[in-house]
Amino acid sequence: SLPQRFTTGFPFHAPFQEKGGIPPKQVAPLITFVLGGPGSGKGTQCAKIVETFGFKHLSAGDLLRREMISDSEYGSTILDTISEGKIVPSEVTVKLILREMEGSDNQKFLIDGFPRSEENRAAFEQIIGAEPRFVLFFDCPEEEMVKRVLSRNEGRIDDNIDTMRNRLKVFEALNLPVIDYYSKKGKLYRINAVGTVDEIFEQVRPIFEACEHEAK
Ligand SMILES: Nc1ncnc2c1ncn2[C@@H]1O[C@H](COP(=O)(O)OP(=O)(O)OP(=O)(O)O)[C@@H](O)[C@H]1O
Ligand SMILES: Nc1ccn([C@@H]2O[C@H](COP(=O)(O)O)[C@@H](O)[C@H]2O)c(=O)n1
Ligand SMILES: [Mg+2]
Repeated sequence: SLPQRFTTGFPFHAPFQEKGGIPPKQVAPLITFVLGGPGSGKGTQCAKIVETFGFKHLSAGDLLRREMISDSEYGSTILDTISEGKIVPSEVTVKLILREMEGSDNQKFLIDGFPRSEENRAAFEQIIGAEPRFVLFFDCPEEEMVKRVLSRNEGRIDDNIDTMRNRLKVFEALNLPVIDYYSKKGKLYRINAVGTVDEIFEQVRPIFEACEHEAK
């Protein structure tokens, strides 16, 4: 079962409340999920969104990789799962996301590469008790994703043709239904992920500008 600190749900009190003083107002966080196939450019665009709109970027894959190389009880499960291009149990991933959210002063979160499955989505809603304001979907043809992943040079264990084939199958079988779910809820923004990084960001920018405008 989850440790006590992960069962609090949202909205939670920020960590500084533990230090005493006036309790802060409980503010519902602004959550954006960033979806798309492997190599569609999620991380690249998230960096630009952070720079321009000041969100906290939480890449589920990065959190899992960090956990994998730490002295974690989940290390070998994560290593095996990522090597096969499969999905790590949701409880593990949501716990890592929640830890980061609880430890952040920022209330605007870009959650990249999550939810990857209906199970991920349900676990997030159940454990964190929040829903995304909107969801970005970077729509990219398979051959372009393969080309980008195989020329990425970051030493990732899953950036090889065999694992990439599995990741694409998993994306189609488990992630597309989640994308479809948010589309039906009217929360999905589909972005054409082919073009230069700047061209793609010009599709993303107005979505966040409108969101900032709404908040005023
Ligand atoms: N518009 C683009 N055109 C060409 N290459 C791109 C573009 N955007 C990103 N890339 C490159 O493609 C590779 C994959 O991009 P990125 O890491 O952002 O994808 P991702 O969706 O986060 O992938 P993953 O799901 O595997 O983490 C990187 O090497 C990146 O520099
Ligand atoms: N919600 C998630 C996200 C990722 N994984 C695993 O990590 C791999 C790499 O993820 P990237 O987003 O960095 O491409 C992915 O293939 C999965 O094995 C996960 O299990 N659950
Ligand atoms: Mg990424």
